[in-house]
Amino acid sequence: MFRVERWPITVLSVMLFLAVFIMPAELWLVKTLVDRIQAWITPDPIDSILAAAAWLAALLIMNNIGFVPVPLAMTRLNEIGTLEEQRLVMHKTSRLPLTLVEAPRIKELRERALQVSLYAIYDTGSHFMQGSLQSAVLIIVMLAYGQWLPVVAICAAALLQTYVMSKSAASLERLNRKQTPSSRLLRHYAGLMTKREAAKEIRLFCFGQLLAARWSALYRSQSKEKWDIARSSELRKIGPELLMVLIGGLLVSLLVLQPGANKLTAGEFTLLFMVLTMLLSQLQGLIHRAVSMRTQYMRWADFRTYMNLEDDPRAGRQETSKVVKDDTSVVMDRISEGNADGSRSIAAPGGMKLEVRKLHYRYPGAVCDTLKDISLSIPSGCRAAVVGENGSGKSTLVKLLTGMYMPGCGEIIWSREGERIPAADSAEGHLSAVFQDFTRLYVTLRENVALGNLAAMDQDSELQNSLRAAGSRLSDLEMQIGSPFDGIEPSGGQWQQIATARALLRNASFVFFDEPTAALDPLAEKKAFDLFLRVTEGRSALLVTHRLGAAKLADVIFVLKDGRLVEQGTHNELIAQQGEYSRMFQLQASWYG
Ligand SMILES: Nc1ncnc2c1ncn2[C@@H]1O[C@H](COP(=O)(O)OP(=O)(O)OP(=O)(O)O)[C@@H](O)[C@H]1O
Repeated sequence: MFRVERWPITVLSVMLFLAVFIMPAELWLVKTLVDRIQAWITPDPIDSILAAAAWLAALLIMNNIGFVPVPLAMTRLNEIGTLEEQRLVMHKTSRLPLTLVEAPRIKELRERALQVSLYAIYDTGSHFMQGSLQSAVLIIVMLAYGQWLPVVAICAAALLQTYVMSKSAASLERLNRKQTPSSRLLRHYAGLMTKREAAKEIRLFCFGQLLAARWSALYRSQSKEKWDIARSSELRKIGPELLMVLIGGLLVSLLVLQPGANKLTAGEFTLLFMVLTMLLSQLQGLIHRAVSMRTQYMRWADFRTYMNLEDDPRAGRQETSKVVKDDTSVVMDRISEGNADGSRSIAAPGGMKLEVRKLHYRYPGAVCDTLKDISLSIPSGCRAAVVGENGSGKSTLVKLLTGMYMPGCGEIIWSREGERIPAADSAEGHLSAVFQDFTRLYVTLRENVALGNLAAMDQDSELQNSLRAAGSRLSDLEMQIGSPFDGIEPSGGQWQQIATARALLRNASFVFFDEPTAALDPLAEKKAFDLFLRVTEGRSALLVTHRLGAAKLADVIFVLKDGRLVEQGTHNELIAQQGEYSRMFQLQASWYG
């Protein structure tokens, strides 16, 4: 927080520190004032009494006026802290390997990391230090007047109360941790009932009530668990709290009866009385802060664990990708003239060769491999297709090849003109993809497309060429996309064309198309496959598709079944084999009559 903005922490720290000295000064002035009033005999001059009263008044005024910037600094620090902790968590999440981002355990850790309040940590910690210093001053004053017995009694009771209360706070926080998965589920139900994605089905199938009932049942069971822990914690606290109150009350009332009390001046007695009552209230504040620090520490530990997760090795290379982006914009200058249908081709940067050797992959927590012993080769400039039944592992293979997942074992080798490209360079810049579950961004059309290559953000003609090349008729780059933000709402197919334009803008050597036509009508689908042929000219590509009529266009087809590569070859070769591909093809062909 100090790095982001210095003045709020500086102001608050200085003020808190000053307050430590103001308190003993006030006590000393009160004592002096009482002593002078007691010693005053008319017609002595009253000046010394007025002077002490004036000093006391000045101190009180300073205390109130001087601390005006404190609430301002606190508000600002709260804002900075919230912003900073959320920025850190978002930034960290964007750098994590995809397998970690998808893992439920990590999602829970992230939820807890987001519960950290940097402001609360600073506020509790600094007030704890201030309270400790002030209590130390009060204790010193009491010891100076020989009041060691009350000091020992109060401190012992305070320690006991702190111990019991911090144990209760820790068990509440542990419950909070334990309930993180069910809290996520609660939010999931609430999200389903309030977001538009599920609204159609909820209304059509009338399962809103069922979701509401599930939500209520889960909520009730969570709050019962919380109530049980809170009740037993509160019961445990009663004893130490009562003890503290009794000791405090007893000491205050016995102050006058203590040995030597009659030798105290009125000022000294007032001073001791004030010190004792102030110490009692200071210690209460200190105990609550110590307990809160224990809770904060547990949350902070989760935050640190999340921030210390190992980054995706690709994340560190994102800064260096600027170079690649600059290269790309040079290549984009080579956009060729329009095609007969008005769309445009983009000059290819030359293909890359891909070789996969004995690749295995297992999802975290899964009992068996999703991909088993995959070996294949896609030569430079080759258009390949992967086909297979649902769940056969096609998308998983694409995620491994694009470097989103790390293989369990096996090798993925990229090369260009016989020269091996180090894995570190392969994904950034050289690869592009249109994913099945592409991102629907509610920003302008310009930003939506330019995310494929940020260097082209202001290059209108490049952005528009990419859109046209992707078969999109949208051209107003400033148009806001997304009805939730008062923009136009593209249809599923139009969204897919925007995602394709984004992928084309990168002008990569190897392009993945993971079911790029799933949302397109037959005419648009035909155009999309023409586009696939056109934009992949001179570069390598891998098309994942269920449409075998489209796979037919590929130079080589890979057939996956239950995570294994069971067949490979050209369309004609695979038909001749009369195997899995042939069976699927005949089935689709018979469907279309
Ligand atoms: N994040 C995940 N965690 C665990 N298992 C997963 C995950 N994603 C996919 N799987 C499993 O891996 C297997 C392959 O899934 P994948 O999405 O790769 O299949 P696919 O061939 O692309 O299917 P489809 O044609 O339906 O898109 C499936 O059994 C699926 O349940």
